[in-house]
Amino acid sequence: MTHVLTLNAGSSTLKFGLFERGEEPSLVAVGKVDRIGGAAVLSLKDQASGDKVAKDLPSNQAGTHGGAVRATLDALQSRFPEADIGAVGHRVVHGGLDHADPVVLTDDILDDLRGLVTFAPLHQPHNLAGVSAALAEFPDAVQVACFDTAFHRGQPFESDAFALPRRYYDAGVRRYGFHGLSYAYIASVLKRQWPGLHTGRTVVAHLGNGASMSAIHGGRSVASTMGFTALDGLPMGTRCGQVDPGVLLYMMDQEGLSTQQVTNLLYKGSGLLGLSGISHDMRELLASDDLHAKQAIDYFCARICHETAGLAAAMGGIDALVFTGGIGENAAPIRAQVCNALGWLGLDLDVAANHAAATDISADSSAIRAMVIPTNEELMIARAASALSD
Ligand SMILES: Nc1ncnc2c1ncn2[C@@H]1O[C@H](COP(=O)(O)OP(=O)(O)O)[C@@H](O)[C@H]1O
Ligand SMILES: CC(=O)OP(=O)(O)O
Ligand SMILES: [Mg+2]
Repeated sequence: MTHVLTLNAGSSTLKFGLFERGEEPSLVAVGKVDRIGGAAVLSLKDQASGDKVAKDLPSNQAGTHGGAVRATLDALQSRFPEADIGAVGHRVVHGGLDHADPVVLTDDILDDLRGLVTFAPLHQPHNLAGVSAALAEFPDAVQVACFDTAFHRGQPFESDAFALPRRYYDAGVRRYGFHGLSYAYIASVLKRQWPGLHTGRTVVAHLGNGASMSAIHGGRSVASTMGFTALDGLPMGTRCGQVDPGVLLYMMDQEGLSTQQVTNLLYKGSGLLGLSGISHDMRELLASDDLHAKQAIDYFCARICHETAGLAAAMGGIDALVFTGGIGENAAPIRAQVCNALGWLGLDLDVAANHAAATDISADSSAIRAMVIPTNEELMIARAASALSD
């Protein structure tokens, strides 16, 4: 039996999965390295035995995504020495204009993807570092890239364009949207379990350290909150979300900030961290009684409500609101604040179901469904890597 390894590098995490290859890949183990750059911890769950292990990474591995990949490979090889890795599937955040589907990586494609690093500085370099490590470790395995942008590529012009001179659109300055593997997974769950919602109008809120929302109509993405980069839309752990471009002119003209300083400020010093001055982590903000923590949460929830209305407008209405991602799946107070503020849409929260993180958290009386569906980007990557390495 050959296996598929999946690598999913986020801004501060590396998530991974080991699957038996097949039309529907079967999970052998799943895990992640958390808090890369700080006190990094690797956790792994063996699916067959249910065993969970967690290990602090030594300082030479904790600081970088490269170290996290090394630690992941070591952990998997020592626990599953018989695993025969025939394919490695990589989440690659930016696929640019050319990629609407997963691809087998070649040197030429890798060159193209390196050209997109400046448009996804928190992700693309780490995604490509994972490819280099996997190529060195498994030279005979097929390397497959799965793009966060791919699911959104069929959006209509008005969701895809900025109102800039036409040459920018032609040059690829477009609203790509991200978290597409997560949205594609949610769409696949709706299709299998709620065909009525699958054919209908769903707003999905992927709320993690990176956060975005998407309007999915009949299983296809018609609009999303992230744009040319993963900065736009909702405020995130450390990213700003929507901001008047005039503010960037102010920073450069009045404050004299360099491109690098503005980049750092928008990607690493803004969002929940910038507003609260306390943390990028929603758990810490929810536990805090500081006014600035409350204001950061209020801003986050208000933007989710604002975007829900905009995305519903793109579909001519809304049948369901789905929460997913680390915050969407785990933070009942955030779901409650959003759902209560969307009462005007006819959304009626079932308080007990929300507290229990039930799948359907809307009351029977609700005009639209509110749901919690855990995402599974790893499975989407494993499916594509299995199919392309057959
Ligand atoms: N129980 C919880 N309550 C509130 N927030 C949570 C909880 N568990 C996780 N989170 C939030 O989820 C975020 C991470 O989400 P995740 O989707 O794993 O992130 P990433 O974008 O790195 O993939 C963390 O920043 C944390 O704030
Ligand atoms: C695109 C993006 O923001 O990804 P993540 O949530 O993994 O940081
Ligand atoms: Mg993520």
